[in-house]
Amino acid sequence: MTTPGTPVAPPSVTARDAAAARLGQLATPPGALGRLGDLAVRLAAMQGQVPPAPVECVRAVIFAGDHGVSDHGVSAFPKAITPAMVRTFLAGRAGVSVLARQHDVAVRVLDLGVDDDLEGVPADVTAFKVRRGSGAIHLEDALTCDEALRAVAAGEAVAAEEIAAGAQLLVSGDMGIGNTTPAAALIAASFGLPASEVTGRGTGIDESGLAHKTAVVQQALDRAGDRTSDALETLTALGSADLAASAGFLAAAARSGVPVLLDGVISVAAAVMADRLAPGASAWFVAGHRSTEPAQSLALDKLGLEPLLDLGMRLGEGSGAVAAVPVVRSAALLLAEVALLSDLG
Ligand SMILES: Cc1cc2ncn([C@H]3O[C@H](COP(=O)(O)O)[C@@H](O)[C@H]3O)c2cc1C
Ligand SMILES: O=C(O)c1cccnc1
Repeated sequence: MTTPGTPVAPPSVTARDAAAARLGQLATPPGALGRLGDLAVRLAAMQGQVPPAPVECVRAVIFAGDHGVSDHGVSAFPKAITPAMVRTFLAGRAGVSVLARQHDVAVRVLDLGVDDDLEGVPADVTAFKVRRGSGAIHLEDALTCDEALRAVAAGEAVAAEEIAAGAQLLVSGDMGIGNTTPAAALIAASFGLPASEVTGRGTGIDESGLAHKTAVVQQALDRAGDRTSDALETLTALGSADLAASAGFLAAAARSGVPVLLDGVISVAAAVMADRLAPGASAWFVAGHRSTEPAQSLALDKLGLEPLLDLGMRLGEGSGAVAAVPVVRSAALLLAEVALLSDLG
């Protein structure tokens, strides 16, 4: 594993400036492409080339895992849904599968910590498994230190594989009943926020469920105490195998100079942890959409990222990010293909 804390090289300033200059010369009124123009400039900076190349190869990885807190009344659904959904991704029938087919995005699902042996699924799906279910974070650590390191390293290895397969843009997705609880806790711990500001309804818990979930998140934060000043300790105490792997995946993508499209609260919690493991990583992240989870919006603000879409989605799986893929592709093509004012004669 790369030493935590090693800073990430930023996208190219030269390409960014040249892309901004080209945007200003397009045969459009100044600023008429709005945030598509800003996105195109960021893409060019990340690719280090002007005009930017078309974003053809997009690859999503869904990190699946269970969470001990799911036995403690924090979700509207039972944890048996997690392995069932892993099989649904493999069958190409989940929400993200439909969007990914539509937008030509490759989807890979990996079991990092599902509390099930997933008998009969292809061996490569479970190849990176760290454990069956992560600890209930309000009562115990999610992981041992060794498991946290192994999970982060797994995510880094997966990013390297996806990049070797030609990914020009990566997406991190999630599957795991209860995972909005550790995601909220990681965001709260990273920004010093109370549970009351970060806790959301996840799959759709009612008012009393929300009050209980908020108390669970606060208990987890209190239990972790000042260990949260260290990124790996934070993942060990409050994360999970799947969240730690996602963080490693995102940090490695940034270190390799490959942009990532973020999804909802779980993907964004992993992005926050990636930026702590690899300071500056967030310069390589684009926010795909705004989820209804309060922690996601809070964290995007702190990372300085404005979501491309705001459709009221709260599915996870990488679905909001995959829905935003056409917007990213459009931005790159516009900056590459629109005539210049000087061509108009
Ligand atoms: C059928 C089904 C499919 C899903 N796909 C993603 N999630 C999402 O909801 C869960 C998180 O919400 P909470 O923390 O409230 O449990 C995760 O599994 C997440 O991936 C799903 C949830 C369900 C029920
Ligand atoms: O923000 C998300 O991605 C999300 C919200 C609720 C449940 N699962 C995921």
